[in-house]
Amino acid sequence: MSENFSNLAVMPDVQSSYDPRQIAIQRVGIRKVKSPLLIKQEAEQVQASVGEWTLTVYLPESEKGTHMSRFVSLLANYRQTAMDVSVFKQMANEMLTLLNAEKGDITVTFPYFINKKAPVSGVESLMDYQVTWQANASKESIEFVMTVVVPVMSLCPCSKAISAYGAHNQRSHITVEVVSEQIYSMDDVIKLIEKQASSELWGLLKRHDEKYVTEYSYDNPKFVEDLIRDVAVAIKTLPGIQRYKIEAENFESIHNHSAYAVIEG
Ligand SMILES: Nc1nc2c(ncn2[C@@H]2O[C@H](COP(=O)(O)OP(=O)(O)OP(=O)(O)O)[C@@H](O)[C@H]2O)c(=O)[nH]1
Repeated sequence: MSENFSNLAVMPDVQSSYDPRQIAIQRVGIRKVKSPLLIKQEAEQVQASVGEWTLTVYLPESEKGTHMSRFVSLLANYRQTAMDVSVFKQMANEMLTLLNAEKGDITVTFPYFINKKAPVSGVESLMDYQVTWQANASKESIEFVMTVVVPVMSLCPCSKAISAYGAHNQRSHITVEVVSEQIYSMDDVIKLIEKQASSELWGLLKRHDEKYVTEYSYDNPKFVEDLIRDVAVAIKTLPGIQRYKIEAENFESIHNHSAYAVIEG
């Protein structure tokens, strides 16, 4: 590229001009940006993932445009940094400074992997979970919101009660959004949610494990209502929890639609 960046000084900066319409914009920026992400884990381990990012700021009524290129530079600056919640909040703070903004939000959604042991054989495999971190920043404070999507199994109590043998069962997604001053371990929250299901899932199961999972889920039948209430009871035990939203979606195996429930607290 033969671009001479000194020419930038003589280029009109349209974004910085005055806007006569006098309408503020609550959020403007970039979204659906895929960028590598390093996640700091316990015991100083780092997990490599890929994030889908949204970065926005509040734009006052007098300003025509924001500085889109600066969001991308910010992302690039953090590409090699092992992220934890405090680094993520620091990134949100830096965005406000870089964009001269009063307020701004950063959201990143990424696959997070946990190494699990099968229940009988103990064979190890990875399970992936979708995690979202959101920082809602202002000059005074930063709110951190964590969302996890945990796939589990649910087995229908009605089907079990009325059938001579068997019971329909399906994969379910439990989505939990939590807001707290405290920083929760992603692994702990995911495990807490999994324990409420008819059965948790594993990436790899041998025949002994499969028998165990089949019988365990048969002994733990749950309607979508049971599932979501049990998750709510568990989530309420998290220390310092300020707000939560739980969704349970059962991808019914006897219907071509889902059973669905929401609890907010
Ligand atoms: N604000 C804004 N910029 C856009 C949009 N679409 C594309 N851009 C472009 O984003 C590019 C980068 O914008 P800036 O960050 O203001 O670029 P810059 O002026 O070179 O950089 P700074 O001096 O750091 O502000 C420009 O080429 C804009 O035209 C849009 O909808 N809004």
